[in-house]
Amino acid sequence: MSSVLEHLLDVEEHQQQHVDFTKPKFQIKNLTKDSDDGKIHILKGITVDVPKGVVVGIIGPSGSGKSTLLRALNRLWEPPSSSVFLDGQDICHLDVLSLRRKVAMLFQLPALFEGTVADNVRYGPQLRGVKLTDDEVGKLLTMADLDASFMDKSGADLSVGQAQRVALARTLANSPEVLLLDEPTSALDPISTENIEDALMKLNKNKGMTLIMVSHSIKQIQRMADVVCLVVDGEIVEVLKPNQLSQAKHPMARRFLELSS
Ligand SMILES: Nc1ncnc2c1ncn2[C@@H]1O[C@H](COP(=O)(O)OP(=O)(O)OP(=O)(O)O)[C@@H](O)[C@H]1O
Repeated sequence: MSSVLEHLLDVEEHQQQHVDFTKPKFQIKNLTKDSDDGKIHILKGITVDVPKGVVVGIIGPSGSGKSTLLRALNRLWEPPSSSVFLDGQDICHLDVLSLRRKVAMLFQLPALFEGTVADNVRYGPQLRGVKLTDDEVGKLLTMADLDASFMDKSGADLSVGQAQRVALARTLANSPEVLLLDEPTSALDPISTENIEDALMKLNKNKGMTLIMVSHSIKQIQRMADVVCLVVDGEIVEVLKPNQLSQAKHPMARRFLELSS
């Protein structure tokens, strides 16, 4: 099934928010994956265009292929060639490290490196021979909704919510254009969840960052997403506006939504 997102978006509203309808940020064409033993069809021909600057929510039952789909977009899983295009270029032909700087991933649990918060934030640029100043580190922490005074704290002394915001600041230090979010708040309390959601929405609204987010929280998807892809058994079975989820037609999607809300 080919999934078109544009018709669900309010063009006027989104043009003011950096959404570019003229060319997709990502084009996914017939993305297919079998398990290593060939017994399970994990992804069955996922086809969708993602405009620049939108927030796409991905929801669906456990094991339906959501994480696999996300991981294909920055080659944490290597997709077949000619199935994922970033700004019109086949991602299989891009340098993998520069791809991952442009298309960064935030995971469920933050894994900080040993050292201070500043060490963590400086890590990516340092690999490219760039040393961030304290001022720059502070600005990145602020963008991740964390006070700049956290800079000198040891990563080991932080709460999970604070560590997740440091992980976000570390990711932002590479100036990504797209953030892939794999249940980024599922390990966090409601206040930390709100902090991360606020930071992500500011990045989307103010900087036009494209967000593609897997979440098991329907409420979170409704707070954040412009458009929602329902994934069932390796396929996008429906795309809906967040306020239309109750109108899903696919029986498994309906059952999932009923049990989740
Ligand atoms: N390398 C692999 N080899 C075999 N099976 C795999 C592999 N990777 C994933 N799978 C299987 O593919 C299916 C989809 O996995 P995936 O993690 O993408 O699902 P998900 O929708 O993200 O699930 P959850 O919501 O539980 O995180 C699962 O049945 C998983 O066990």
